[in-house]
Amino acid sequence: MDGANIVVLGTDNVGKSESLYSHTVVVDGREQSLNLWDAPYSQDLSPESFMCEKRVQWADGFVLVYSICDRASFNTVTRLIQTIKSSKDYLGFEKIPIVIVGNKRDLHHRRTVLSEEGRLLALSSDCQFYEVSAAENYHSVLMVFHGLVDRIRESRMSVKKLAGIKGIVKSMSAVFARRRTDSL
Ligand SMILES: Nc1nc2c(ncn2[C@@H]2O[C@H](COP(=O)(O)OP(=O)(O)OP(=O)(O)O)[C@@H](O)[C@H]2O)c(=O)[nH]1
Repeated sequence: MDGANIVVLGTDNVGKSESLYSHTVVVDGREQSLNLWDAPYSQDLSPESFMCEKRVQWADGFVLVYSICDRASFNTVTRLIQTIKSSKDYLGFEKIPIVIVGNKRDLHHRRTVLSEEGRLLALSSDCQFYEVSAAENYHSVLMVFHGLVDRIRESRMSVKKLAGIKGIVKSMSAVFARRRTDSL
């Protein structure tokens, strides 16, 4: 895999910038350059307007960040997943590479979103989930990137497989069509 484009989304103040300004990760001994786009949050989440945005078409994967102390930011992530999944461009993909990140884990005394809620959301929407403390623990942020890179790799492989199957179907139909005309 040669690099990936990643869009980071979440409401204000959840810790997006704190967590996500690393530009390379090493996967299987190879350095992968990640292009991160941490765009300002837009209130308009209607699928039509959101999905036309350049950043969504550009993305190979998404990191959706909320703060465990901010219920509204968690609700936004839930809506973002639905919006991303309803994007036409992604129909046919087996899995959209999305990682959900519950940040500010160190502030557990102010927690309003349970870990189970994040885990359940990830399970029901087929995404990956991490709880991290971006400000305190850089290693946890690296885990997020590794998880996402794995997902992007899987997704690219399934697209290739799909293209391969389509190619086989196409050549078989051509052979059968030829036979049909031969026997006329
Ligand atoms: N305690 C704690 N604070 C954090 C953590 N991550 C980020 N913060 C703090 O939260 C505040 C917001 O962090 P940012 O990274 O600027 O948040 P953002 O999501 O980029 O915010 P916008 O730029 O408004 O979109 C800053 O004061 C950070 O220091 C964390 O894991 N724990």
